Amino acid sequence: MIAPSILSADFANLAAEADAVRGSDWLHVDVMDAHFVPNLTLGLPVVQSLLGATDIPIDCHLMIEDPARWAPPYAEAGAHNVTFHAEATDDPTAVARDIRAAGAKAGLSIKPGTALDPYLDILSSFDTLLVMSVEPGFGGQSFIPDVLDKVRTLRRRIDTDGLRILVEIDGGINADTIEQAAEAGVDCFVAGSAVYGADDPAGAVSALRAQAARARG
Ligand SMILES: O=C(CO)[C@@H](O)[C@H](O)COP(=O)(O)O
Ligand SMILES: [Fe+2]
Repeated sequence: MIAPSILSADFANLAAEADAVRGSDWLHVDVMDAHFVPNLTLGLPVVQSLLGATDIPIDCHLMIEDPARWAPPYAEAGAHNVTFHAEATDDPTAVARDIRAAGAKAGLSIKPGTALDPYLDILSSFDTLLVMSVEPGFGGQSFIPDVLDKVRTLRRRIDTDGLRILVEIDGGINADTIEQAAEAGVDCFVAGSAVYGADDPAGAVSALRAQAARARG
């Protein structure tokens, strides 16, 4: 699955930018609050408008403080996935329960320096585990290959225990990096600059998907 990140799109033309990646599996929306990360992007009103402007399922990546308070409204609005950061809460399973109760899939995200181990025994509380492959906050950064060890561990645990959870990777995914991520066991690839920086964004999505599928085998 490929999820273009609109962080690299033209924010004045979001409906057209969503249309430019029709055929994508999810549309990834980076919500940043200038507290959890040193950048500010958009919030619930823009997500509500986007939901009315596209049929592509919206994948919200909340890089915000206090997800217990702010995450459920994105689910109530109709987002397909609502993913929050493990580093932003002491009770990730409670946040996930509220997101699911509000009608969305629940995702947990971990920064490159955050260990996976504390979360391995609570994976069933989530529908998606998003492994960050750059420091959250900005698009266009270089992929950090060390995080693939966490992807491999996650893949093994999911397959061994028969869990129904998708592994998503976010940051620096492009034609040079997607194959190693696919081989490690990623299911869903977020790509911002590699898609919206291309002359043909929808073509870039198809090419990345085909490349990942070949590498996954
Ligand atoms: O969450 C983030 C950044 O914090 C990402 O979703 C980026 O938007 C991905 O952009 P590229 O690294 O693909 O350019
Ligand atoms: Fe993201």
